[in-house]
Amino acid sequence: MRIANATLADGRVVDVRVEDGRIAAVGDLDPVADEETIDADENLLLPGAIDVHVHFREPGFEHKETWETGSQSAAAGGVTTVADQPNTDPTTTTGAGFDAKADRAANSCIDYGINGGVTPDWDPESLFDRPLFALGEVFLADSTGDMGIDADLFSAAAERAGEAGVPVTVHAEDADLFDESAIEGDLGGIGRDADADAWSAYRSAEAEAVAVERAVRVGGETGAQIHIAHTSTPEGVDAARDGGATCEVTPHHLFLSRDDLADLGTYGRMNPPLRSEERREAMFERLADGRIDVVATDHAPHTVDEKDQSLLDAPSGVPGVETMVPLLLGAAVDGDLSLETVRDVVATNPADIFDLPQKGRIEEGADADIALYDLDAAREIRGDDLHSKCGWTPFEGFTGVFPEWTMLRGELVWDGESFGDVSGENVRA
Ligand SMILES: NC(=O)N[C@@H](CC(=O)O)C(=O)O
Ligand SMILES: [Zn+2]
Ligand SMILES: [Zn+2]
Repeated sequence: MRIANATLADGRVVDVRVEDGRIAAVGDLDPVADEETIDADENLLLPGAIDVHVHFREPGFEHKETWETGSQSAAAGGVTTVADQPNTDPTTTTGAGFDAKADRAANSCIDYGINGGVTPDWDPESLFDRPLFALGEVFLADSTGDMGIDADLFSAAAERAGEAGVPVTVHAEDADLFDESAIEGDLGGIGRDADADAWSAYRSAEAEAVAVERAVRVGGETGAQIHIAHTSTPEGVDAARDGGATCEVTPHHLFLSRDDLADLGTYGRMNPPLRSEERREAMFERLADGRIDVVATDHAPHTVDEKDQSLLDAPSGVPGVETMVPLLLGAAVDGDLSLETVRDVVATNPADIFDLPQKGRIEEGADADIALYDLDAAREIRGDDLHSKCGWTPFEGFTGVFPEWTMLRGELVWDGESFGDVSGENVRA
């Protein structure tokens, strides 16, 4: 197959030949006999995005998401590889837990990695025997699933991962610095009427910076490769960089702030929480100038019924895997980001950090994981149009550029209207 007249993120207009699931050539390519040609019409061709932080909820919470619905949502958003987090039921903290998830992940229509988690009753022996994508997210404070661990266990786990050469991804918040007084008293009504700003005051910005500092210190002591998950503050990003760690930022911390919580209520409750508009702008600045390595979604679907509770009863987390690339491209169209930055933070950098040399690039020899975007076709994001089982988005009404189609290893997994019969594979297996 030849994809003709595709514009790459760097502005070059090229032809791309796909053979046996791989990119066979990039350049000015003459058609060969009987070759199928797709005319890209000078639209933007990006490497399939690698979302290193999703919660596809299966096994255990299939009412929120499954590997089938989560992976379809990803494909419809230009994502062709995901890494799934361990707070499922059973947790992915033992070899058996890993195997139970691997069984379900076989239903994924895109490629995937499976992370191993850490709890006091984990079984590192059997867990490290499995092909882990990373150890993580290691919860330094409780979040959905209550998997927070203490400092000693974190150090021991990092040591173990360092020996195994497995990267460690860290949920960096320090519960000792949470402000309990912020969630006492009147917290408003249910769902959108809840006072979710109290959640942001409770899980303070300082709690993140201190936890990031501890995580990078432990990385230095143990030799483990540390990657900070969902960094929500400029202080957290700077501390990660200064300490030699990589970091990721979510779309919600780039496009939403505490100012949005009056509308979102519990639909804007997540960990770490939304921050001030000033901090959001500082995050966007770090994204635009290359100080943020990765954008990853922390896709954490919960149902509308679950969110329609009081602030303290509603679970933390928002969906995002389908809207990540669309939102970033929307920002690029507005002139706020370069297309090369978008490509780097969603594809090339995660491939480099997590050692996926076959992914994240449009180059000869790479997997033909690619998506085509018409930058003139930005449209309104609507929860009803998305494919996650949860059926809502915190980005309702925002503008995004969705893929015309998405290909996994040379096969159309999303043609803009429907999903192909494509099977994802474990990228570490
Ligand atoms: N981010 C969240 O608020 N929730 C995540 C867990 C997590 O990533 O901390 C979830 O699994 O729901
Ligand atoms: Zn987390
Ligand atoms: Zn998470």
